[in-house]
Amino acid sequence: MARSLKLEETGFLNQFGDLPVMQVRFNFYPPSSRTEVFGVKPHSDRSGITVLLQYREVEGLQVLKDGAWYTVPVIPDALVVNLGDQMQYHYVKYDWVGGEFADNDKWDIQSPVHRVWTNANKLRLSFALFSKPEAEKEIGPVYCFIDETRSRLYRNVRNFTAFNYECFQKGKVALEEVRI
Ligand SMILES: O=C(O)CCC(=O)C(=O)O
Ligand SMILES: [Fe+2]
Repeated sequence: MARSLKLEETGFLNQFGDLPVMQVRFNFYPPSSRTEVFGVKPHSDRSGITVLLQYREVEGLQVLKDGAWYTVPVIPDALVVNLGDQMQYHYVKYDWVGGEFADNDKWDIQSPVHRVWTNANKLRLSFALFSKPEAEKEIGPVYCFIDETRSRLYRNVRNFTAFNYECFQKGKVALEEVRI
């Protein structure tokens, strides 16, 4: 990712610390004849990067974009790669300078909100691999070249995963809580 953004290659990696965490979650969604049942309620991942395998051909995952929900198609043996909140930390805000906004596209690092529906007849399985910085590592924007055109969006935090989980349980959005 760093390379494709033409940035120093180890910049993102350094944020993960010496003891980064790889956590695997096996998601099991039994069929439910009730309509409109969430397997997982809307959330963004608390990881840096998530790699997901949607097992067999059972859809259910949806991503929110511009106010609409889109179903993520299941392509056999394909992995879904998703950016989590700990990558969105590197997103910086471009300020209005000299009458125009600087180009924000290449910094559009966002952790999408997604949810999972259960199916009426089929059970669904998915396997998610979450790659996270080491817990005690303080995270903050790596490539936040703060100057007159760019300002940071989030304050630094330690133990973001635990903080995010606490917020999730209280129905709060972690990134909103650390927004400056
Ligand atoms: O089951 C899925 O497709 C996604 C699960 C998910 O969003 C998660 O485990 O964080
Ligand atoms: Fe997720």
